[in-house]
Amino acid sequence: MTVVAVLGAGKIGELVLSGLLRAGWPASKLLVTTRRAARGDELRERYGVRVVDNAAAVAEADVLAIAVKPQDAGTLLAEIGAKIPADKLIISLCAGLPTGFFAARLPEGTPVVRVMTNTPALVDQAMTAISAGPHATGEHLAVAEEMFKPLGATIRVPESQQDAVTALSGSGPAYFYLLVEAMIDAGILLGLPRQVAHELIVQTAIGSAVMLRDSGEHPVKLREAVTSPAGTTISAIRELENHGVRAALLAALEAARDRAREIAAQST
Ligand SMILES: NC(=O)C1=CN([C@@H]2O[C@H](COP(=O)(O)OP(=O)(O)OC[C@H]3O[C@@H](n4cnc5c(N)ncnc54)[C@H](OP(=O)(O)O)[C@@H]3O)[C@@H](O)[C@H]2O)C=CC1
Ligand SMILES: O=C(O)[C@@H]1CCC=N1
Repeated sequence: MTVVAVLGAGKIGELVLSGLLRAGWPASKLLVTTRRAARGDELRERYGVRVVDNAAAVAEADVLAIAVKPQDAGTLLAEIGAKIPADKLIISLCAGLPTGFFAARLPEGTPVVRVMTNTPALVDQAMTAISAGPHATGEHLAVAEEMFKPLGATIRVPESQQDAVTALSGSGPAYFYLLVEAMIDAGILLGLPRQVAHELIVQTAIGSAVMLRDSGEHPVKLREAVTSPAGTTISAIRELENHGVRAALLAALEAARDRAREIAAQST
């Protein structure tokens, strides 16, 4: 069975690791690397996986999942890039970094797949977008899918779309959490106890998300069904539109996409 090493097991590395274990990937086929020994101890105790150094991971694993911050990828690749045999599969989880960044630091012919997942992987509800980079075949994409399918939904996209994907689904959970946080605060403004406001909004978010997924209806239809003539909802929507919520979202996601591009530009 494929041996996977997660290089740089921070938040995303840990959620990949824990997801693979939940999906039945044997701990004996998983390796992790960390920068700090204490972090390694934590992961070893929590998951029973082997914590090794980056060189040992390169030697032992078939798949190297790179989960360091984009800004740390250059240092990691300077350490191990040239030593990676070209039959290993590199899966980059790094926002912004194009696969060409890795290819330039790896032996010629090494396959690279770029993946953008998100934190709902922790509850097996991730959205993971997978792209073939240099030398990546259908088989390599299938390996990435095998790893990420148990963590939620997967989609294949051309790499040229990955910065936009990062802006939408990679960062997306943060926008929803911000919205929920603000709506709970609105409940406080309206005099509700925080716990009550929290319960109302979280369940409303879950119900709305399940309807979006399962009803097959366009979000406009679902919103119209809530919006009664001369009712409460349209009064709120007028305020949202007055405050430019739609334009703010367009600008915000464009800024996230631009930041991904900037990360790439700063890394070359
Ligand atoms: N957070 C998110 O929601 C998402 C993040 N991503 C991407 O995932 C990647 C990881 O992000 P995230 O998990 O949030 O970041 P974290 O900082 O939590 O994780 C990165 C980990 O890599 C470790 N590390 C750094 N350099 C090395 C090295 N040379 N050898 C071994 N370990 C190393 C860091 O160690 P130390 O603890 O010492 O800093 C840290 O624990 C990023 O590239 C990000 O763009 C993608 C999608 C979503
Ligand atoms: O904020 C970030 O850069 C990372 C990438 C997508 C989500 N978090």
